Amino acid sequence: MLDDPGLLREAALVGPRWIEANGAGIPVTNPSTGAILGHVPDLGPAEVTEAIRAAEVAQKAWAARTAKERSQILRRWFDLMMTRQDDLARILTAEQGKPFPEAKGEIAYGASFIEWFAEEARRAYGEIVPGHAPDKRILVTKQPIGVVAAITPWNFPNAMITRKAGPAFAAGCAMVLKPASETPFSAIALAVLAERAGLPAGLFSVLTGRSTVIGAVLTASPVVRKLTFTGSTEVGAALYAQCAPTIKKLGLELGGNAPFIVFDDADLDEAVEGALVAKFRNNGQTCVCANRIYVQSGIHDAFARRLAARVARLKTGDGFDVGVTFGPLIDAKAVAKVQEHIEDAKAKGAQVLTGGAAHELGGHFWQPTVLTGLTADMAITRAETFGPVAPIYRFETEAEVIAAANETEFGLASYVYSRDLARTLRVAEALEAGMVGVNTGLISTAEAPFGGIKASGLGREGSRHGLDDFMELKYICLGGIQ
Ligand SMILES: NC(=O)c1ccc[n+]([C@@H]2O[C@H](COP(=O)([O-])OP(=O)(O)OC[C@H]3O[C@@H](n4cnc5c(N)ncnc54)[C@H](O)[C@@H]3O)[C@@H](O)[C@H]2O)c1
Ligand SMILES: O=C[C@H](O)CS(=O)(=O)O
Repeated sequence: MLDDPGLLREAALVGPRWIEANGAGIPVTNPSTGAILGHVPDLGPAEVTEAIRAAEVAQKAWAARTAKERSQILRRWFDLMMTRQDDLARILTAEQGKPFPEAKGEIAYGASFIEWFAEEARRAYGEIVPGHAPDKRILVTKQPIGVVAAITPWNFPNAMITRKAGPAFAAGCAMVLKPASETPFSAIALAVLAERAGLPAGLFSVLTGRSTVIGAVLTASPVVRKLTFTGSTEVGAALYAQCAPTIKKLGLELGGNAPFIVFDDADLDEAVEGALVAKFRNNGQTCVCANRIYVQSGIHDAFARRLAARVARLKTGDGFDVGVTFGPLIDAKAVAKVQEHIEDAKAKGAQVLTGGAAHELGGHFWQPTVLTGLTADMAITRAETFGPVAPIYRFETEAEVIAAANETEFGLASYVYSRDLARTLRVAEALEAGMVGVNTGLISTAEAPFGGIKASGLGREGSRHGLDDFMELKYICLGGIQ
């Protein structure tokens, strides 16, 4: 099924060496069919330690190369990813389920981080600061943090890795990666291409196995100077604590509960299309999904009808089937959470405009759902659904909706639709979130700083700021200059 079969390896990369699964280890299944795609090794603490040691050695030589040399290798990696975009997307759809066109989009998005940081690699500028004494000069330089551990989620099995690997390698760091057990083959394919691009042996390891076993060694190692984690807030908090004894630098991209606010003066068609992408991209399995849709009274009924009608026309099915918009959810646990949120909302008075039940395809498929009559006491209001359910809340005033939108522990993404410039700026400034989409439901791009506040995490990925998160400032004071 692949043009380049060498990209699908049932193996893990431990420093410079590949360890084959040989038909044993952890099975990887297709969430659409339940079929076993292959196996990856179940590595233990010894292999994790071996990978960290290899990274420590390789990182020093990598940091000693010029920024231009690092940039050129990253650019070759980008070119190889785009040349093999279809194969990488086929692997991604098979193990994560998203429709093939959407998977191709993720590959281009993921590759854009490698492209962007291939360019940023050559712009880690330092400073010379006016001295505090006649005989002193102040230099401020930037140096790579060193060995970085990365732990990534299943929902974007390519882009969540490259959004970390791009800046890490551009800065001169090494990376020991543990991808999600559900989607390891996308990570392994990235490592195959990285080798072909000329990334030095040992600089990039991809470890597969039990997350707690691998995570325990990565977080405890004093050689690992940064942990960059993308996943749930619950796990992120646990890893934060595990890193405390070795005072690691942390990058945490965690959970969300994004409000999507539509005022009466919004363009109705644009707001419906924006809600469609902000809510239903990746079948609702993104951290920046619109988890609560607040619509002002004057436009509420028209908006709800149009969104429900739009959603009802879209196709659910296997990601490889033509015309499919919604693939499967990742697993049975995800289906159960979606069902629990819908049943709780209905029990507390919500109405189903479309969907609301398991899809006739069975398995991990769910009918895309639109609900109205939502209230603050419902489970769906407080927790991230991570599925194809659009809950619509009615509101009257700007002050009321800002208070409701901010009534959450999370602060990742948020969205506001209005044609009143003053209002959009007032609301954007008042929302407690790291990112605000104004009259758009799609905000993620390599050029912009991605990240959240409160329980949604620490740090930023992408943009020129993303490189600094993998570097340390060093202050050099030159004295005795008479
Ligand atoms: N902020 C972002 O950029 C972003 C992006 C994608 C997903 N997410 C969040 O991730 C969650 C969904 O992804 P998920 O289900 O993979 O999250 P998860 O937290 O269950 O798992 C994330 C990663 O952590 C690993 N892991 C789990 N427990 C661990 C432990 N005790 N020690 C070490 N590693 C451990 C998993 O194997 C996986 O690789 C959602 O909450 C979503 O909002 C956030
Ligand atoms: O799930 C969260 C990812 O960050 C998705 S994206 O970056 O918005 O595509």
